[in-house]
Amino acid sequence: MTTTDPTTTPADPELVAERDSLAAARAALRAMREEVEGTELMLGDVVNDKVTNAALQRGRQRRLAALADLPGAPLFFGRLDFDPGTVFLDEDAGRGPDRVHIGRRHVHDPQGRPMVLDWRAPISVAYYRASPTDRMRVLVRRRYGFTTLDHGPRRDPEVVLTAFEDEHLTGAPVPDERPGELLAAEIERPRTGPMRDIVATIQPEQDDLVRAPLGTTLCVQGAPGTGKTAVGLHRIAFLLYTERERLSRAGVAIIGPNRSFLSYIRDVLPALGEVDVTQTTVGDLLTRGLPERFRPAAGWVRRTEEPFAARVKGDARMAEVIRRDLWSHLREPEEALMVRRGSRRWRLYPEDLRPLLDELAGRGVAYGSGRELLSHRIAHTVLTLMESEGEVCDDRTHEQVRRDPAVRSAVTALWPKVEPTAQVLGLLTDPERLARAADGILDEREQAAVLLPGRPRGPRSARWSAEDLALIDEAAALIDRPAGLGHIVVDEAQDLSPMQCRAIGRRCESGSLTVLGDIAQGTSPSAVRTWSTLLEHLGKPTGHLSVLDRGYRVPAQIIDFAARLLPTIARGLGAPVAVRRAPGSLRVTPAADGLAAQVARACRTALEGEGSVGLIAADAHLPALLEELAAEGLDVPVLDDDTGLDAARLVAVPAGLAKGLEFDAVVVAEPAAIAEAEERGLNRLYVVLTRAVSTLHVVHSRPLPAPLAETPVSG
Ligand SMILES: Nc1ncnc2c1ncn2[C@@H]1O[C@H](COP(=O)(O)OP(=O)(O)OP(=O)(O)O)[C@@H](O)[C@H]1O
Repeated sequence: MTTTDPTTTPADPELVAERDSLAAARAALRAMREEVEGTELMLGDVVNDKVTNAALQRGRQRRLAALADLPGAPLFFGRLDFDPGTVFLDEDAGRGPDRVHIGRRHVHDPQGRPMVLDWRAPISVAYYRASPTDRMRVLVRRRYGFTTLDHGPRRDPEVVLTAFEDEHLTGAPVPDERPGELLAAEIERPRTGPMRDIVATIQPEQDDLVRAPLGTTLCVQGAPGTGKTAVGLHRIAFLLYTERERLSRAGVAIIGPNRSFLSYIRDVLPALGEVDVTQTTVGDLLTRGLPERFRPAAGWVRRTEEPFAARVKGDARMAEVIRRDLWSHLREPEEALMVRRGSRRWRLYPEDLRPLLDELAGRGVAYGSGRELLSHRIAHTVLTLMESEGEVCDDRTHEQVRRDPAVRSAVTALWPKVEPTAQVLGLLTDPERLARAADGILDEREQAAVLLPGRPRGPRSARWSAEDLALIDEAAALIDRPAGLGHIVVDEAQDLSPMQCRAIGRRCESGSLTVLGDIAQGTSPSAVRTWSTLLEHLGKPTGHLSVLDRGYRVPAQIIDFAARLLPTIARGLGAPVAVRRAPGSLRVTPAADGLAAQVARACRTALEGEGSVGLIAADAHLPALLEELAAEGLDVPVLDDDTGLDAARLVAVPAGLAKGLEFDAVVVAEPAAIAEAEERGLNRLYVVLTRAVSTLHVVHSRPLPAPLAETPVSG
């Protein structure tokens, strides 16, 4: 590898040439941007073409955003030298290799000749996948290293090209499992703030998944730190590149476990030039369409279910309970309906109305559209009567009859309007109604478990749980089918209940999904336990299952320790193969002089190193621990569901929010308390123990949970 000081002119002429190429590419990008800025938009009439004009202007804004030169992200990160004639068809014979730089976006010179190729373009695949055994016409792959110079608060940081590493693919293959120096440096680069993209170092097994075609639903089982989240985000950027038209119309979303996680990943897609992607939690996705007037002041989710209730509410059988209850709102016709037209009266008797209702209910229409359809059917039947008696009818007559107050009130009586939140509230607060809907589906104990606590007067005062929201969504979808999306990436999917899967799946009926997770990290009692079942509930039983097993985050010493839990929590699942070992990365310390004092020492030691530090403890245990730490002179800000990781280097994380996050150094306080805090506490502990990039320090005043205590630790 060739490296140099970022602040001086390099002695190596190759490095000078590479810096020049980068400067030339930046100048070309500026020119491309100026060209877009300078082109006049051919806008139409201000009033008549308002929508088209707005779309044209949005298109221009998007093109400009895609051509921005982001200060922290160098325009290219790699170079490929291909066999001559692979990329460029013109040019003189006998020239050198076809040479292209690979970067975050396409850049061309004023003659239109490419200077930087977008990493998503088909030719760039070779950058990620070429190997000595299949070199894909690549002679040399070059990776660049960059150093960021911080110029203080008034100027953007400057990213300077300071290194490159060449891999010659024409020699004999050398079996080597170790990552290259630049990849290792990228993985170990200290973490500050939100997650970064990995576009420069995507590995072949990850690239396979990133570039799978849009039509394929993928399900990826991957141990901690194998890059699932990174793959999901880069896959979105790839799909938007290849299928932009289709996807920008239909929409794309990524679903994460909580808002702190979303805040952690928020910068990755914009850095890849993609800004139009919805990033949401399941809860926010499901409550987005619910009436604002029903939103409880303290937020939709105010309660955690007991494990048994969570399992029943999350079970797919609940879909049938909700369906039966909804359709039980239909009323038997008991009275005749009379429509007056001038001096004449037309009557429909219950026996005329009943078949209309039965036909609609049996046809599988959405409950909400049934009301309108019923009014049409009634009008049609009345018109048939009228015509049989010689009246002349047309579309206007049909519309008049349909809107007749008598018809409208008959429709309301026979096919009452149902609001999903109110329906589920009614069902879960009325044992007799529930017994009718759940007859033969839920036993008595299960019925008792799903009732809502207290006596809520209305949806606003109810204390809903996350599981309740999926029930409301099921009802809402039976009433009015939700709009679909083109592609959904679901991260930490191992925690989804069957009912949540249904909710996500119905938003993607004609689209596809990328499902990412790790069964061993499943903590929710209502979670589906196998990927094949989960895919069935998502409505994609033929989804393709892949496994990622190379761990990029956690050093081998730490993963070996955490993996002691695997036989207990997820028999049959292996630990990831860590790509690096880091002697001294694991410490397990009994707290001889009190937990807080020892934790304070561990945090202070961690702060002596570079990057972020996470102190993780059981949710209920954390407030008291933080008070004691404050008494020790250490004030630690807490991460909560709504804030995300702020600029503080040391942050306290409730174990319940640790999923998906990572820190350079992690201090875990009292693992036994984490393990005991919930039904699947050992799974939670496994999540917590696998958050560290460089060091993990476990501090305990009580014995370690049995699987961890088996043999002494050698870090
Ligand atoms: N190819 C890569 N190059 C550089 N860094 C990588 C690569 N793959 C993964 N990483 C890094 O490894 C870390 C773990 O990645 P990520 O969070 O995507 O893993 P995960 O499988 O989702 O983990 P978990 O299941 O624990 O949430 C991240 O910091 C990510 O940037």
